[in-house]
Amino acid sequence: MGALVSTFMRLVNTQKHMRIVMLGLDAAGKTTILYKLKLGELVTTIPTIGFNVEQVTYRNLAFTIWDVGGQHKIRPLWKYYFQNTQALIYVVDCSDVGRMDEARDELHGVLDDPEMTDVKLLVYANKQDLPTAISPTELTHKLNLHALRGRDWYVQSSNARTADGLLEGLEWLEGQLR
Ligand SMILES: Nc1nc2c(ncn2[C@@H]2O[C@H](COP(=O)(O)OP(=O)(O)OP(=O)(O)O)[C@@H](O)[C@H]2O)c(=O)[nH]1
Ligand SMILES: [Mg+2]
Repeated sequence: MGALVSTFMRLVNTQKHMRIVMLGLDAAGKTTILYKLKLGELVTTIPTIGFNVEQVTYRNLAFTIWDVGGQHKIRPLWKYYFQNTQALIYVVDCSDVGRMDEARDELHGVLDDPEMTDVKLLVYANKQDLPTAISPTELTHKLNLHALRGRDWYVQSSNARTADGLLEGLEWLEGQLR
């Protein structure tokens, strides 16, 4: 019994935690991603007013993911989620080509915040199933990611409706904590 308890305690103690904030313009696919990761199901979403938060376990890592609503009028609230964040997941609807400049400016605004200096950046180049979607490489260019200095970042192509690419993104984040 004692051995069992100590094995259990060792497992508990070795589990690492990562606090993640997930941002992006409205309808990028954030809530769809959160629940696909959490439940493995495609949920019907409505625009998020406020936030959703869930814990997702991947390998030996417990990710606490804060999914914050992206509508224009509530973006000033994003900054209240920055404290103690280790990673930012930024979700982009790659078929929404008319809003790439807006997506870029909002992202750089977030990264410029002093609380976000050390956060890892994972970008989901989402909605890759749609015919007009731009590629992850094109998105990297549109978001001007090569201009980032002293920042670990990664762009992962995804389709939140099928979960394609979602775990690969978490895998990169997990590698960043090792
Ligand atoms: N085709 C396609 N549709 C997607 C994908 N990801 C999300 N969607 C759809 O896009 C719409 C918006 O998704 P949400 O997850 O609600 O978007 P959100 O980023 O949470 O939006 P806000 O809460 O307003 O910030 C929904 O109809 C989703 O089903 C994807 O990869 N491909
Ligand atoms: Mg949402």
